[in-house]
Amino acid sequence: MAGIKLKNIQKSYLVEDRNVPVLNGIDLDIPHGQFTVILGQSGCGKTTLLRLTGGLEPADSGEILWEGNHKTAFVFQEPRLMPWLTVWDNVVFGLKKSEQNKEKIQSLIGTVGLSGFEKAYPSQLSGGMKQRAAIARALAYEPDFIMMDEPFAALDYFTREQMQKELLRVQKVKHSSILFVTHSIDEALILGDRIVVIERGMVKKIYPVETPAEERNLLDDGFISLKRDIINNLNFIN
Ligand SMILES: Nc1ncnc2c1ncn2[C@@H]1O[C@H](COP(=O)(O)OP(=O)(O)OP(=O)(O)O)[C@@H](O)[C@H]1O
Repeated sequence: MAGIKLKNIQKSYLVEDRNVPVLNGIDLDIPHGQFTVILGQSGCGKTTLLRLTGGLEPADSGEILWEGNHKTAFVFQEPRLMPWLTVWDNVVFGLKKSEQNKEKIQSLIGTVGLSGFEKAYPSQLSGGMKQRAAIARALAYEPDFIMMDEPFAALDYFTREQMQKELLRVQKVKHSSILFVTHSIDEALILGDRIVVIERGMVKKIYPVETPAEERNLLDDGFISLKRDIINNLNFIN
């Protein structure tokens, strides 16, 4: 299965009768089976790019070509759980009865650290727990394309690290394609096969990261200089 191609994508919003350009001609290939990270400063158009790529909003002009069929799941910055459903029912929400393999769901809930909370309602969970339930819901759907918009931003350092590892494991096992938005350079370096730096609604630079994710050490000289290069390129506040 091939990936997604974006060709000369333009998008602007009308704000108080003013046309505000957000994406100014994005050309990007998102290959299947890779972990593509979209990195950029707040307000540079990352979420807009993700929403357009996932078909949640139309572009003003340009082309978005999906090569082959993709089963797509989204994880947003906020968990968007159904407040009237338990954790378990939220996780199986997108599945048909015949797709609800109890053992698999139980193991997924364990993976995101929510064992024992299957019957809890979202209002009984912390913000991070809700987000973990949302991630389990996306993974339960067994997507081959996962679109994630700063999904770990609300998590504490340790949970975030654990979730990053779990996501990398899932990606390796399932060969899923992941499009992941973040403004953290470290997170991009930990996760990405390719880091796409966006600035002023355009692709500024694409960094391929060759080292396998499980062998990466951000304190290695190579990663330190890569991080410095990204910072210099963007004048980042991380
Ligand atoms: N529905 C909308 N209506 C008007 N303006 C919008 C809308 N959605 C986004 N924008 C504007 O588009 C620009 C880019 O927003 P976007 O959410 O894509 O940025 P971002 O890079 O994801 O930011 P952050 O990292 O802070 O989430 C911002 O200036 C924002 O105000």
